[in-house]
Amino acid sequence: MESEERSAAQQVGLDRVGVRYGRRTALREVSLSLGRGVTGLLGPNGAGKTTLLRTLATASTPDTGTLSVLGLDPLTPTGRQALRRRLGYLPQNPGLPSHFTAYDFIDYVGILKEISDRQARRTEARRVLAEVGLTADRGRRIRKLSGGMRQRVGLAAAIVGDPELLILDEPTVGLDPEQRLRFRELIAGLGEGRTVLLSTHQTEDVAALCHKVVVLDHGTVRFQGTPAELALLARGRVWSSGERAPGALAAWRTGVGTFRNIGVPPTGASLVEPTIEDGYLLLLDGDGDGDRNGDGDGDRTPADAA
Ligand SMILES: Nc1ncnc2c1ncn2[C@@H]1O[C@H](COP(=O)(O)OP(=O)(O)OP(=O)(O)O)[C@@H](O)[C@H]1O
Repeated sequence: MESEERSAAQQVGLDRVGVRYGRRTALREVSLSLGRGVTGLLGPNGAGKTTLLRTLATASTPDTGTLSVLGLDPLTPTGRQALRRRLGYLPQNPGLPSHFTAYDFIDYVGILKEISDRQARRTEARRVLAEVGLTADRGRRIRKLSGGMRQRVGLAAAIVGDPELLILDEPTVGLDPEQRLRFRELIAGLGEGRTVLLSTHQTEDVAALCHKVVVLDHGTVRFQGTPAELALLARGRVWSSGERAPGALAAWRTGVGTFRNIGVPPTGASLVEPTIEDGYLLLLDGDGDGDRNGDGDGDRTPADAA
């Protein structure tokens, strides 16, 4: 019973949450339920991902709807304050103080997170810096670190105090493939025993580390389920051929010179197993116009979607 209560308290629930910026609707009646583990948030530019993460991180207040986060109501002052002590948030552009060393910055974050005992703060700073692999570089000024290392400083700041809920806004953006791999490993480890929500444009991130995926588009939830279920949406709809299919919802040339077409079987094409990216593209172009970016050519590529 106790563990059931604990697992219920770990959950994040949104019920018909709406956010507007003036006349622009960023989130429209968003209802979601998230449990422990890593959930990926996919969606094209402007879909509302950052707005959703900011709302959960208590950085902005919704105009409509209700939320329950770790059993707390962030729309009340007491709930919001209690929640802030239990969550970690890595914003898209964290704006790290470049003249601080990595260690001094994390120590400062420890003060903000109310770790008032100096020794405890020191232990925690060392722990989180070790967790992100920055022990050797902790004395270097942030401005002298590489982009990937700065991302790791941001992640270290987010995990100070061992938060139960971790909200990460595009944590793998700008990382080289090796660093991305390392980051994925880190995030997967952090997802064991806590709730992690991360937004990303990389369907590979979702495939590699998420147990659940949510697709947002125009402020609306278009899909929530497992990554395998997202891929299954495209089963029987992905074709490999020697030429681009004129009527395809999305089509692109692969590294081996063939074309991957989603939606319509071109002549002489063979059916292939769908990936998460195929499911995602099909979902977003399910209306069949195949030309969401409005350029008139109707042949979307994965890069268009991202
Ligand atoms: N401060 C703001 N003022 C006005 N409009 C905003 C503001 N922030 C976001 N928007 C608008 O709200 C919508 C959702 O934006 P949001 O940043 O949440 O999307 P996103 O999915 O995170 O996009 P991206 O992938 O480009 O980061 C967009 O139409 C955006 O232009």
